[in-house]
Amino acid sequence: MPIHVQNLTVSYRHHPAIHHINLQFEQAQSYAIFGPNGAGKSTLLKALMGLVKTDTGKVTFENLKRADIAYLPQQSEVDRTQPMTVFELAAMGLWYEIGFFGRVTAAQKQRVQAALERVNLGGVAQKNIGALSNGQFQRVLFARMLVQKAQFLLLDEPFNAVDAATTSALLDVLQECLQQGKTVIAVLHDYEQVRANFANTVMIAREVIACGATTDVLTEKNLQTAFATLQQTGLSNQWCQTTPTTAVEK
Ligand SMILES: Nc1ncnc2c1ncn2[C@@H]1O[C@H](COP(=O)(O)OP(=O)(O)OP(=O)(O)O)[C@@H](O)[C@H]1O
Repeated sequence: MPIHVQNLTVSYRHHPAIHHINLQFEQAQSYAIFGPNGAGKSTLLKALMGLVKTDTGKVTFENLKRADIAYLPQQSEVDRTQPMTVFELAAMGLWYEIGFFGRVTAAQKQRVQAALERVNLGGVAQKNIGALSNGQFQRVLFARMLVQKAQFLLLDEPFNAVDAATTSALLDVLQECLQQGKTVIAVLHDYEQVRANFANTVMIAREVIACGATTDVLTEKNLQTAFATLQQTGLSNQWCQTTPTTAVEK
């Protein structure tokens, strides 16, 4: 059940954030999306999720339903001010099963509680999310993802501003997901973290610089190429010739 990305371009005010990207994500694989700041990593994930308008190309999901894909945005994009308990936030992973107004069954409640216990938050299910640390909040978002039972997990900088113990615990959760045949696609900045935990890497700098086994892709040469490519396209300030007038803005 792979995801195909063909000739994908996404622009903000005519400036391409990602440019004619071709990729394929296979099942039961781990992929790190790596590249300099502003390389288009978050935009790529958003495009996979259909959260930004594409200027060229398309994303095709083979035999996948929307519920098969879970997305964990950057913490900075998540509203933590809503009056909601830990349990209620994790239970949002049931959305595709029950919608807004559906009743949560006893079995589903158990599933939510089990997911919270998996991330060591079983004891704080009734706590308000506003009272959580960054690490605890990220654990709840992981629990929500587990509840969804998605096949493809898309994570945008999941360990940013998260303590080391939580990072290690959540990396274990991702390993378990991989063993269950799920696919993990994560935007990451930590070179060593990628090497230790992700078999494949996609290095981008608006365009794909390299893609394949992490040991082949995460090289000094590719990193230099990525920085140079981004700097060159940034400095030249070229506008995408293939983008129509429908600029994308968040
Ligand atoms: N909503 C937006 N409006 C205008 N420009 C945007 C918007 N979102 C992103 N951009 C620009 O698009 C480019 C790619 O941004 P994106 O966030 O996808 O990169 P990134 O690789 O995830 O960066 P970082 O590592 O800093 O998070 C950047 O130049 C950024 O400034």
